[in-house]
Amino acid sequence: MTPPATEGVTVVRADNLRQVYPISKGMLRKPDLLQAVSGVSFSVQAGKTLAIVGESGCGKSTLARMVSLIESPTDGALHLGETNVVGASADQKRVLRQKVQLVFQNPYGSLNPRKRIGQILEAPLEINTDLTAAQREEKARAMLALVGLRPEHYDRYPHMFSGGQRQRIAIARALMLNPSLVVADEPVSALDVSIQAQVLNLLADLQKDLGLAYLFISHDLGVVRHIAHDVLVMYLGHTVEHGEKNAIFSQPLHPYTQALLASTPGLAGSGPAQQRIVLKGELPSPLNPPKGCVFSTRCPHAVERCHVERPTLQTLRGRQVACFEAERLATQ
Ligand SMILES: Nc1ncnc2c1ncn2[C@@H]1O[C@H](COP(=O)(O)OP(=O)(O)OP(=O)(O)O)[C@@H](O)[C@H]1O
Repeated sequence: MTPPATEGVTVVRADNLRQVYPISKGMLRKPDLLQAVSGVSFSVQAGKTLAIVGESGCGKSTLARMVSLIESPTDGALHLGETNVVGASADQKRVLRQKVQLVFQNPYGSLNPRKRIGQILEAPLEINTDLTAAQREEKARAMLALVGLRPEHYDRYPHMFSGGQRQRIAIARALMLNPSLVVADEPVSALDVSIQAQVLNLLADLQKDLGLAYLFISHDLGVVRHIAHDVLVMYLGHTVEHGEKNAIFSQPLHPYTQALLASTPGLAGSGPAQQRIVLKGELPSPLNPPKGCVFSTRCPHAVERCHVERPTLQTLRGRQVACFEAERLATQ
C-alpha cells in the first residue's frame, strides 16, 4: 500500500471548534445551552499523533465525533486537507468521510457477530469503490496480513477471536479505504495491559508505514506517553494545555495537567508543584461552568483573578497554556 499522505502535510486543522447542545426544559421554556466543546484549536500532520486527554465529561468524545463528521460543529472551522468541513456539500462530505476512519473502544461491540471477517472488511469497499469481488477479497486478505493476522482468518467470525485480535480487525476495517486520519477513541482501554502494548505497537508501525495521522482520545496518560507526539489537555470543554508531549510530560505547567500526571503511577513529574497537586472535587457542570478560569474551583493555586477572569492560551516554554499563574509556577 502506498502512504496516503506525505509526512509534514497537515491532515486536519480545527480552528475554534465549538459544540453546544440545547438541553430541553419543557415545551414552554427556553432550553439551557450545554457547552461540550468551547473553542478548541489544533492541527495534526501526516505521520503524527495528537492525544486528547482529560477526565470523563471534558468533551473528548464530542471532539472526536466532530472530527469524524458524525456531528457538525456549532461553530468554528474544521479543515480535512484543504476542505473546510463546515459548509461543505453533501457530496464533499461523502468523500471526506472516507478520509477519516474511527476505531472504537470496544472491540466486542464494534464487529457484527453474524458476519465473517472478510465480509466485515469488504463492506466499506462495496459501498465506496468500484472494485470487483476478487479485488476486494485480495485487499481484505492483504489487510489482515498488515495488521498481523493470518489470511485464513478471512472466513472466520468475530467470536472466534480474542479482544486484541478483534481490535486488530477493527483497525484493519478502518484502513480499508486508505484514510489519512484515524480517530481512535480509547482504542486499548478495554484490553488487558499485556495486549495493550501489542496494539499500540501495531498502531505505531502502521503510522510509520502508511503516513497516517492519529487523533488519539484517552484518559490514560501512561498509554498517551507511548503513542503521542503532541498532547492537548481538555477541561470542561476548554483547552488548558497543548503542545509537544515531551515538554508537557517533563514540565507540565497547567495545575490540571500537573494533577493528571501526579495521579498516574510512574508519571508524576519531578518538580515540587507536580508532586503537591491532588485533584479533589467533581468536575463542575458544563451547564453552569465557573465564571473565571474553568479549573478555578479545584485549583490549589487559584488567586482572586482566576475566579473572575478567564485566561486565554499563551505560549510559554514551548507549549500553549491557559493559566494566569503558569509563569510563576514554571519558575518554582
Ligand atoms: N448529545 C448530547 N446531548 C447533550 N449533552 C451531551 C451530548 N453529548 C455529550 N454531552 C455532554 O457534553 C459533555 C462532554 O461529553 P463527552 O462525552 O464529549 O466527554 P468525554 O470527555 O468524552 O467523556 P467520556 O470519557 O465519559 O466519554 C458532557 O457533559 C456530556 O454530558
